[in-house]
Formats: sequence, structure tokens, C-alpha cells
Amino acid sequence: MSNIFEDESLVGSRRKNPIFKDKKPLDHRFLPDKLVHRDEQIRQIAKYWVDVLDNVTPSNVTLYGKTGTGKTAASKFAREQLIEAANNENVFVKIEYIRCTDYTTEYQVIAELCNRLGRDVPNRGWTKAEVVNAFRELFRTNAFGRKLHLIVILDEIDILLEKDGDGILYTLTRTDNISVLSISNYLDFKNLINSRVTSSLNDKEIVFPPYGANQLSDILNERALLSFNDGVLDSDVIPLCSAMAAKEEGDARYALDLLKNAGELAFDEDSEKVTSDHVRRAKDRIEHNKVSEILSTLPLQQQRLLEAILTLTKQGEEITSGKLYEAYSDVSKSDAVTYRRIFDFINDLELLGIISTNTVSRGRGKGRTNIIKLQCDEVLLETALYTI
Ligand SMILES: Nc1ncnc2c1ncn2[C@@H]1O[C@H](COP(=O)(O)OP(=O)(O)OP(=O)(O)O)[C@@H](O)[C@H]1O
Repeated sequence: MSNIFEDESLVGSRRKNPIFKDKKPLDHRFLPDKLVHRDEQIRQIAKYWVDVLDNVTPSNVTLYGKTGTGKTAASKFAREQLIEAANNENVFVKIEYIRCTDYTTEYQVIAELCNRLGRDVPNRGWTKAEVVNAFRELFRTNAFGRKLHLIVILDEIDILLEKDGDGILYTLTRTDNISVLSISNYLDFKNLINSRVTSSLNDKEIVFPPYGANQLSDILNERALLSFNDGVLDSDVIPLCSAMAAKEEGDARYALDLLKNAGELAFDEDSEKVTSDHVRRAKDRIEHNKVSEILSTLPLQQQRLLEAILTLTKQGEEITSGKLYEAYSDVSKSDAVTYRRIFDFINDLELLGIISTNTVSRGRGKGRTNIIKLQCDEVLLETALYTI
């Protein structure tokens, strides 16, 4: 059989893509040369970090803001600039970026930092104290031959704090020559931290507000110039992506996803232009992928519970827990779990944002009832449920 990658249709599409010039700039990990509308925040980070150029350990900083507001991009941007300035001034600085979804415990973060600094530490097997000692030793013994300043960026820190407590911040902020830049989605992130640690965080906080539609348009215009061939975007495409993303809490990542998916749909359909219709369908496609992704990770019984919720919703019924249990037992038959377990499942599905629950009072003496509602599109859910 001939090689599928050499198939005429694929070779053709690689050589000349009528829509995209280069898709990379639409990828989440792409770091653009300039971050429009984030000058102020980058300047603030620089104001704290600049101390390091005078050999002074910078203050710890916390960045707050909802998802897709440019926190990661701004901190990586500041990192690049500081590394360049430090090289020019011959100051020894390392800035290590750690995504706490990948390293979810203090042990893992410290071991990873040791490894990046050239001290081999196993990913498991040692005690936490041993790993912390090995790490501190690097700074105590001047292992690098000259004074190293380490700035640790802890992105999505909430995940680590929830899972493993605030020991990581304690360890890092109590080691000489280290400063931490924490990135959090929640303004109340300090509630997860003990006061012994908050005191060393020094309250240097930078807020990233959600982007408005016009700001999102500026961001998309910059990326579109790099990614799309001239003239392929209809004039209403970027304004529409921006307006839709502004509604989704000003999330630049979502705006970029809409634009990229709209372009891919246009390409798949051999269209010469990307239109607002592609954007609308891109929105459905993204939601569909999101729902499918969530569903594919759900245990079977929870999927069955969702099937039951879907059936009742389609029948136009008000869904109480009692009614739901009956419908669920019909779907699950002999392997149905107990009525009590259903409440855990309902809780989990609510946390995932697929359903919502609302407790209503039925009037005097009649007690209270839980009303369950679907929070995602019925058709999307149905397709996703029956295709996984
Ligand atoms: N001002 C901007 N200019 C250009 N691109 C931007 C800007 N702000 C965000 N982006 C882009 O939007 C995407 C999401 O941004 P980023 O990852 O920095 O958000 P975040 O606030 O860290 O989100 P999360 O909390 O979900 O991690 C990235 O691809 C980033 O490059």
C-alpha cells in the first residue's frame, strides 16, 4: 500500500493552504512579540523584578484574573525580557516556569526544580524533607560558583494548594535568593494559605481584568495577520469572535479558539473565505468537543444518570431527585447504584457545570425538593452520549 502521508490530497493541502498562512500563532502556547492591552501589568511585574538586576531578591508577586486574561502570557513575556536584561548586565538569574497541573505536590515541584538546576532527585521515593534539603543545599553551598537568583513562576497554583496545602510557598519563600510569582484564577486564593505564609507574600498583587470586545479584536487582529492569508477573513469574523468571547468572561483563549476553528471549518469545506457562519459553527464545535471530553472521562453510572436527565428534559418534566432515580433505574436496570449514591453523582455533575440544582420549598409541611436542570445543549449532549 502506498504511504497515506504521500496521498495527493494531503500533499496538495500541505503545499498550499488557501486559508492559513501559518497556524502556529493561533496555538495557546504561542507567545506573541507584543501583548496588547497588558503594558500596565507587564510594567508592574518588571517594577518588582527589576531589583534582581541590583542583586537583590525581588518581592513575591501574585497575579489574579479569570481564565484567558493573559496572566501566563504576561509572566512569560516579562521572563524573556528579564533574562535578556540579566544577560546584558551579567547577573545570574534563572526563571523557572512550573504549571501546577503537571506538578501537583510540593515534592514534585521541588524535585523538578532540583532537576532543572542540575541536581538529580528521583520523582518519588525520597521523603519530602530530603528533597527540600537537597534543594536548599544548592543555595547554601553556593553550588553554582556564584550567587544565583531564582524566580519560580507557579501557574495555576490553586490546584497545588488545594491538593497539597501551602507547604510549597513556605519552602520557597523561606529559602534565600528565591522569589515566587504565583498565578491564580481566584481573588480569594489567600484563603487557601496559612497566615505564616501570607506574611511573606508581601501583598504584591496584580489584577488582570477580563478583556472587552474591542480589546479582544485588537488581540485577534494581531494574530490574524500572522496566521491567515490576506483577504480570507470576512470583515465581520473578528468582531463576532470578539463579541462572543467577551460574553464568555473576556477570555482571549476562547476568542483564539473560535477564530482557529472557524478557519479550519472553512478549509475543510474548501471555502475561499472564512465567514460569520463558520464562526457560529465553530462555537458549536468547541462546545461539542468540550462536552465530549468531559463525558469521556465520566464513569459509566454517571453517564447513565445523564442519559436519564436528558430523557426527562426532553419529556419536558420537572426533574426531582426521586423522579430522576426512577428514570435512572430504568436505564441502568440491575447494576443501578443506591439512591444515596445518586446525590454524589449529582454533585459531581454540577461541579463539572453540566447540570445545576436548585432547592425549592413546596410550601408549609411539604418539605423541600431538589430540582435538577441540564446546563448544556440537549442536542450536543445527546450526540456526545451516543458517540463515546
Ligand atoms: N494581550 C494579549 N495579546 C496577545 N495575546 C494574548 C493576550 N492576552 C492573552 N493572549 C493569548 O490568549 C491565550 C490565553 O492567555 P493566557 O494563557 O496568558 O491566559 P491566562 O490568564 O494565563 O489563563 P488561565 O488562567 O486559563 O491559564 C494565550 O494564547 C495568549 O497568548
